[in-house]
Amino acid sequence: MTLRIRDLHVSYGTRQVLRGVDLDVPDGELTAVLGPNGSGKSTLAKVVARITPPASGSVSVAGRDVYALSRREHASVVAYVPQASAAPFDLTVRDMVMLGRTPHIGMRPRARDHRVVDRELARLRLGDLASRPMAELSGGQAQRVLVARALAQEPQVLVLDEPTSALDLRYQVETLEVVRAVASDRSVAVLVVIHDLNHAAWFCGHSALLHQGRVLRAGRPSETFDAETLSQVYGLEIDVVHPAPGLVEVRPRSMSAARRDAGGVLEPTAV
Ligand SMILES: Nc1ncnc2c1ncn2[C@@H]1O[C@H](COP(=O)(O)OP(=O)(O)OP(=O)(O)O)[C@@H](O)[C@H]1O
Repeated sequence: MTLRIRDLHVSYGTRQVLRGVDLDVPDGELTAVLGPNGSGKSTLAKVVARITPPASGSVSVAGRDVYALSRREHASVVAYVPQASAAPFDLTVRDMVMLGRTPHIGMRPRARDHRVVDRELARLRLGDLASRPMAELSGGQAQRVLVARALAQEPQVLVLDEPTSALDLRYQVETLEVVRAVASDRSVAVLVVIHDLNHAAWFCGHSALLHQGRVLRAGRPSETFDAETLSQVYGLEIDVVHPAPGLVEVRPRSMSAARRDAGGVLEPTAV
């Protein structure tokens, strides 16, 4: 178990946001952090990334307390992709991805650092943009650069806060597939904050549903997603269906009704 979170409490002033979160994030696959707006998902990600220190509790990677690591050690162990970030806009895409190598670089980048950067640029389909300034990128392109930078860091733990929120459907799928492949190939523990429950079910081997500052349900999405719990937590009638063994699909009930009425086929609507 690479990343272990125990009895985590976090407050902003007098507002308690996390009240005893326990979570194991296994390596080799993705663990989705789920929950409605304001439930503390980003806060949890920021605690692991050492941006928001907890009031109490522990976060450890392979048995080592992340808050006891030096800044450089932490950066070589944990990579973090924030929900939104102000990039240093005078950098090119390539320079930005090279920043991920910082914890590994001595005086200057070596041949291996350049190879890693090339590999991640290619993996995120950013090769053609490599010499473009960050300032010229679209929101989705910039988001893929941040993922590439985090992968170039070659961490043991990858923390992604809504990494596909600005991506079109193709890049959402491709990016999550890339992250899943890296997790599996390099035994990385991945904690991913994600809103799309179906993407969580599809790409993530594990999930944790945050509610009232705690993990209400944790486990395989196909085993832990249930209509009653999700409906209560999200405040919306939700159906959970199992199209095949091991698969799960989540639909807001109004959408399920629309699909039933349309015989399961969505027809184009004339305007
Ligand atoms: N820096 C801060 N100062 C004060 N309160 C904060 C701060 N950051 C977050 N909060 C509050 O903590 C709670 C949890 O916020 P957080 O961003 O962790 O939720 P979230 O689940 O990631 O939400 P979303 O799905 O909207 O991104 C919210 O009530 C939010 O207003």
